[in-house]
Amino acid sequence: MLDVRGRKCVVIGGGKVAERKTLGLLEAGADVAVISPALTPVLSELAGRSSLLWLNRHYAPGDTRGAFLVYAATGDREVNEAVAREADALGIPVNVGSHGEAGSFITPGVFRRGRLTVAVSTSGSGPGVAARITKLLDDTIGGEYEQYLDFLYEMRREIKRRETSPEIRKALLKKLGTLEVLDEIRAGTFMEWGPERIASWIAQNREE
Ligand SMILES: C[C@@]1(CC(=O)O)c2cc3[nH]c(cc4nc(cc5[nH]c(cc(n2)[C@H]1CCC(=O)O)[C@@](C)(CC(=O)O)[C@@H]5CCC(=O)O)C(CC(=O)O)=C4CCC(=O)O)c(CCC(=O)O)c3CC(=O)O
Ligand SMILES: NC(=O)C1=CN([C@@H]2O[C@H](COP(=O)(O)OP(=O)(O)OC[C@H]3O[C@@H](n4cnc5c(N)ncnc54)[C@H](O)[C@@H]3O)[C@@H](O)[C@H]2O)C=CC1
Repeated sequence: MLDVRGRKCVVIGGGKVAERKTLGLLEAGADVAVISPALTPVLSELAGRSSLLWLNRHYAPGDTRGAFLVYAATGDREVNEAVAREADALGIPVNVGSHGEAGSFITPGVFRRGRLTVAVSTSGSGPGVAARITKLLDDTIGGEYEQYLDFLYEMRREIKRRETSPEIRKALLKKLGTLEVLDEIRAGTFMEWGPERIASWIAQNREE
């Protein structure tokens, strides 16, 4: 769960795998440089719109310098290994698409619902299974969680803003987790809490 907004991430290779990793990075707000003598049509279009920086050439030693994350996604194992060795030596986390174990991190399947993120990994044993489980979550976890987490976000923010005592804060946050809001959302009876209701809930529960 890294915040990559505005961080320089380097993808070596411009095929299908590089495309998938790049789209994930761009969605997360990273500054992406793709180094490859060829690009997929999707990557090519993004380069044309300056959504990413394209270096139209093969990988050269030194390309990973200054990166926050590196993705070795060429179809050539040896090149990917050289990229991984360089990134490792520079202390930069590196993902290797051709044989995951050669890198220092792997990309999980990701399921998102509003503020909820679930990452699914099979530790490299079955990427297709990771994708299937992600899809399963998509079918079973409904929009009620998005609304519920928006509610929790607001409440936590208010509790932290209004309450300075660590003990009371902790008790309130714990109590927050026991509210049956999710059930109310599911039943369609939940009404958004306005500032007054929030303030009175905090006042009432801080005394208990
Ligand atoms: C180790 C890892 C390293 C990494 O890339 O980070 C890795 C490695 C390899 N993948 C291979 C094959 C496929 N990978 C996919 C799909 C995904 N692969 C992803 C992750 C990972 N793949 C990491 C482990 C994650 C984990 O399990 O924890 C996902 C989840 C996330 C993402 O890529 O963003 C994304 C699904 C996204 C989604 O749809 O939700 C498909 C299906 C497809 O393309 O549609 C196929 C073909 C079918 C098949 O083989 O199952 C091969 C064999 C290459 C060969 O020999 O031909 C290797 C090489 C090796 O085995 O190491
Ligand atoms: N991790 C994953 O999820 C998956 C991994 N793979 C594996 O990942 C690798 C890449 O797969 P694809 O993207 O489908 O391959 P691809 O053949 O479509 O793309 C390879 C890309 O690397 C570029 N390239 C080749 N040599 C280069 C160099 N020296 N420097 C920079 N770029 C270079 C090529 O121009 C091309 O754009 C393969 O080894 C494949 O077996 C395959 C499917 C899924």
